[in-house]
Order: sequence, then structure tokens, then C-alpha cells
Amino acid sequence: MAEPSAAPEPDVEIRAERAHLAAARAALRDMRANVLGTETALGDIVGDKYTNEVLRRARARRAEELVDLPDVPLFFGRLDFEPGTVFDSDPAAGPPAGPDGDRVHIGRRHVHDAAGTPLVLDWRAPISVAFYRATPDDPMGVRSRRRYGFDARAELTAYEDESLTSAGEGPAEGGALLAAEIERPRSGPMRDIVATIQPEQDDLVRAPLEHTLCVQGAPGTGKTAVGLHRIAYLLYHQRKRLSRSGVAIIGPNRSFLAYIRNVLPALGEVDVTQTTVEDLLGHAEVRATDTPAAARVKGDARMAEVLRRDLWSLPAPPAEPLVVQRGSRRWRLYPDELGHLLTELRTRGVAYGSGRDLLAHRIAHAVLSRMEAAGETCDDRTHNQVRRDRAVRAAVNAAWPKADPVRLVFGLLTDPERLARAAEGLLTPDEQAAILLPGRPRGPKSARWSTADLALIDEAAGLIERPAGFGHIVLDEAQDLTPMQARAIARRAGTGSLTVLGDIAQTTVSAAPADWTALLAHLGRPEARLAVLDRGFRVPAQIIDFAARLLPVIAPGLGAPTAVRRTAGALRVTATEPHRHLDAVTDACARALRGQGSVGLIAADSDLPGLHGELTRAGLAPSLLGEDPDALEGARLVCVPASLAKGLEFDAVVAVEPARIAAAEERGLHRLYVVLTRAVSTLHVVHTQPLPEPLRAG
Ligand SMILES: Nc1ncnc2c1ncn2[C@@H]1O[C@H](COP(=O)(O)OP(=O)(O)OP(=O)(O)O)[C@@H](O)[C@H]1O
Repeated sequence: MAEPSAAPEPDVEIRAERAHLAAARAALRDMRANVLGTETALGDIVGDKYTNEVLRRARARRAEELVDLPDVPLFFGRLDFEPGTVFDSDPAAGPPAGPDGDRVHIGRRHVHDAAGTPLVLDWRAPISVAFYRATPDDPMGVRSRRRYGFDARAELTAYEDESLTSAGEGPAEGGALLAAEIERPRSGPMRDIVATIQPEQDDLVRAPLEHTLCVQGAPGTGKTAVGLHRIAYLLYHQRKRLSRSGVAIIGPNRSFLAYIRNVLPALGEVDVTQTTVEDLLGHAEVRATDTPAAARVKGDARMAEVLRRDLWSLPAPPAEPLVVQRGSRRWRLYPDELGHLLTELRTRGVAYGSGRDLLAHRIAHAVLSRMEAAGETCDDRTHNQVRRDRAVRAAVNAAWPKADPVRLVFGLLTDPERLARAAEGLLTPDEQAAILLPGRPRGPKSARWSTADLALIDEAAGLIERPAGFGHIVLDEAQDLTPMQARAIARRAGTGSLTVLGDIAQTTVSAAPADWTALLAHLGRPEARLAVLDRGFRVPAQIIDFAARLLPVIAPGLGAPTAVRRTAGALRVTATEPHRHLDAVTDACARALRGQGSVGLIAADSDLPGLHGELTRAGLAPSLLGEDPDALEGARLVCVPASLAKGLEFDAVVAVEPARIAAAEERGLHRLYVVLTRAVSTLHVVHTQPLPEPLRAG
């Protein structure tokens, strides 16, 4: 019974399912027409322009959600529950029964007919949980589960049933349709996995919003997929709360964002901020790369205290009294009185920027007390006039200078004495010397800032004014955040929660913390729930075994994933003579292109332009990731700099000269581990230099 059925002449079941699909499509069209129709009616009734605009937008959004995408099937699964489990015989007590009693179809969104009868239930609805989690041991009221197969035009062509009433009858590991989905040739950007989310993934997707979740998972275990589906799930259940504050997914670089950009829209979610840490902080353009020593110090959490000290060294009482002239009278505040006001404000824990406003109020209050003591009548107007008095404003500017985050960091990193004062007892002289800006930049505008500088500027900005937070942030490849970047994200998370995804073995940033406990502390979420994903869906066993030889060196104690499949001929390693090297790489790419799906050629960043030129001359029409914005869609063969490979995958990978990838940076072996775990079907390693030592073993 576990055999997928795909008859040339569709059987009765397939014909019935196709009819249901057609009915669902028609119902969806009607739902959309209704939404669009209501808009016109409302336009006549509601006079208020603002309300009308809000309604119009809400309707446009709803209509967008209800568009029937021709290549995305409306449902992908079916559950037959025990009678009486889902639908009550009394229609008033629950949703009306479907035409087949306790049978529900599960899809990407809810579809109902004109009478309100559900034809497709949203995968995020509570009832759909059973589709992902029911087992013969815990059937959750389900008798049988059906999965569907579709052809490229979204025509329903196959189905596969799994009985949950007797143990051992279902297809192993989810069956042939799941296997087909996992092995499906990859091309272009990432797709959703909503039809085949696995129980351990589903548990994370549906975890409550209130708690921060941290997922450690080996390459290809579905972390990114879980993060994206979790966003869709949370928005479905907490839309009001989250749409006020917003939801963001933060990825490692723009190529990665391009890779994942279609997943949320396919799940009907179009209002999610998709960004990188660099773009999120965005105070200045990044034009410099730090030395490893500078990057390590700049990324360290001690810098937060250095910046805090520097900023808060600015307020100082003036040497002269403040004189406020009102009519013919003058009112004085002496330096020690102003000093008291400053001290009081400093100890209140206010943001630096609000301190300036508060100081003006305090000064006005002190002057008014004096005026009242002298018999003058004062009110709110007097208070505001004194607060805005030119002398008061000048005193505030002198005693509590306006601070600009970029100027502050510039001042600190170009003035060794100022830095020494702020860093005393925190940074060694060598560490201080390492972070001074190289060259002699003339001003903040002409300075060449690095990625690490952005986090320093952001810390300063956060001390001056607290930023608005998102309701939820999904942080992908979080293992690569420095403590200072983690603090920047924590500020953006405000009181909301986070989903932190990553793999310690793939850490390529030297300044990143060595474990999740440390990172979660910098993220301000030490209480986060830590979960582990260890079933690898991307990479075949032979390739994982090969790459995992690096693990004892790069991440001792961390286990390799258990690959869900083993494919014949998945791994090839070709050693060549230097004069044959380019030919061998070209041959490997040409061979990979004879198979199906995408091909990624991955090499050390500095080798890539040469290889790209060679493959172009050989007529293989490669695109170049990082240069060409549509590189992942524009060509079957994509040349990928090792530094941009993180998070991506290709059907076939040609990895060139591992020793050079490993030697290119401090954490080169970690980078190599990332590179070797990008393949869905085949990995071909081509090298002239000896492989790095750990890979030779075994
Ligand atoms: N339940 C699933 N059903 C089908 N495909 C899946 C499933 N889970 C993961 N995959 C596929 O496995 C591949 C790897 O998933 P994903 O990129 O989310 O892994 P990852 O853990 O983020 O990997 P990395 O650490 O390398 O970034 C993707 O093609 C994804 O679609």
C-alpha cells in the first residue's frame, strides 16, 4: 500500500482528487473576487479618508494572499480522522463538516466554498499538526495520511497513503514522495518545504512565540527552512501583535537573501524584513577589512564598556554660572548646582540623548523655583520659555554636548590618548593600538569603515537613543556574530523573542564566541531553549562522512549529521598535475552539467575570477556570485567564492583546491567544511596541492 500510484490513465482516486483540486481552485477564485468586490462597496459607505485607505490596503493585501499561483498546488496532503474527531454533527458547535466527513485536505492556505465549508485547511491551523506529527504509536485521531505528487505544471499525478491504525504499515522515513522531494534536482532559489516538514522540525516551527529558541544543526538539517516556516507560522497565529512591531530574518549576506527570498512569499507572507547584519546596522558604507587582530578586539564585548565610558565622559558642569535674563531680572545657577543636576541624571540610567532634554527641564525647574521663591508667578508657559531660553540651550550644549555615533567612534579610534582613557584597565596597549583606524582619515565622512566598526557605531547609537525593536527576529548563521553584533541584534529585538539558528562547526569569524551559551548571553537571552537538529536532508552520506573528517579539528565534540540517504557515486576526488589543473576543473564542471540541476564551482575567493574566465572561454557560460545579482537564477553553472557559499546548495558541487580555501583565512578549515557540505547529489573535489591533513585520514 505504500507504493506511490501514478497510472498513465488516472485511476478513480486521482480523478476524484483532481476534482477536489479544481473545486478548491474555483472556491479560491470566488473568495478573491469577494474581497475585491467588498472594497468597492466599502468605498461608498466609509467616508473617512484614512480609514478608507487602511481598509483598501488591508484588502489589497488579502487579495494578494488569495492569488492562485499556477505552479503551486493548493493542497499537498490529506488526513482521514476517526469519525467525530474534527467535525461535530451539530454545525453550531464547530466548523461545518466537509463533504467527506472527517476528511481534511491540508495546503498552504485556507480555502472554503460559498457555504463556508472548508475545502483546504491551512498547514498552520492546529488541526494540521497531525499531518506532521501523527505516528502509529500516537495517531492523534488520524486513521490515514495521504501525500500527493504533482508534476511540473502542478497537475496532481500521484498519491501515497499511510495507515496509522496498525504499526509498521506506513512507508519508511516518510515514503517515496518525501524521498523524491529531498532528491529533487535543485535550480534557482530555495523552495518551501511545507509539504514535508519533519516532526523534529515541526516541533521547532510551532514553538511558542514567547520563548527564544536556539537551534544547533549540522549542514543541511533544515535550519534555514525551519526559521522561514516558523516566521509564517508565528505570523498566522499572532498576526496582530507581530504586524505592529514587525518580523525580520537576518542572513549572512545578500547572495543568501537572494537565495531565500521566494520562500516566505510562496507561503503567503510578504511583509517580512529580510536583511543582513551589515544592512541592518547601516550607519555607514563598509569599505575596509580589519586585520584579524583588530576584528577580534572590535568585536569583543569589552568595547561596549569602552564606548560607554567615552560617551559618558562628555557631560561636565560649566566653569561659569548660567545666567537667565527675564525682563529686568537675572537668575543664576552656579556650577556646583548644575553639577548636581548632571550627577542625578547620570545615575538614572537614561539614554544619553534623552539626558539632554531632561537636563533642560531640570534647569528650567531650578530657575522657576528661584523665581517663585522671589514671589513671581510661574506656569507651564514660563517653564517652557525658560527651557528654550538661549542661555539655557547654550548651557545644555556645553554641559551635555550633542553626540553623534559616527563622530564618537571616529574620535575614539583616531585619538590614542582618548582611547587610552576610555580603555584603561579594559584593553591592553597592544589591543588599543590594533583598533586605531589605519592611515590618517581626515573626518568621519572620508573614513573607511569596516563591518566591525558598524557594530561599534551601532553600540554608540544605542547608548544615545534606544532603537525600536522587532516583535520577532530569526537570526540565521548566528554562529558568525561577534559579541558586539549580537548586542546590536539584542537591541533590535527589544522585548521580543528570537529564533537563533546556526552551526558552531561552520563558524568562520574568529571574533565569534565559541559556544551558544556565550552568544545567547550577548543576545541578552541566556534562558533560550537549545535544540539540536541532526538529520541531514541535503548532503548524501558519503559526502558528509568525507567532510566530517574535519570535525574533530574544527569542532571537537560536535557530532556529524545522520544523512537521510546515500547515493551511488556521490563523491569524487581528483588529484591532478599543476599543468592539467584548469582542464581538470573544466572537465569536472562539464561532467556535472551533463547531470540535472544546478552546479556550483566553489574555490578560494582569490582564485575565482581566473576560474570564471577559464570556464567562460570553455563555453560553459557560468555566472559569478557576488557580481551578478541574478547569479543563482541566470545560469546553471555558478562560480561561488568560498566566502559566499554559506547557506547555499547546488545539485552538484565542484570544489577546487581545498588547501587554498583552508589557507586563505584564519578559520580556513571551518570555511572548507562549509564548502564541502553544499552538495545535494555529487561533490567533485579537484586538487593539485595535497589535501589538508584531516581530510587525508580515513
Ligand atoms: N523536511 C524537509 N523536506 C524536504 N526538504 C527538506 C526538509 N528539510 C530540509 N530540506 C531541504 O534540505 C536542504 C537544506 O535545508 P536548509 O538549507 O534549511 O539547511 P541548513 O541546516 O540551514 O543548512 P546549512 O547549515 O548548510 O545552512 C534544503 O534544500 C531544504 O529544502
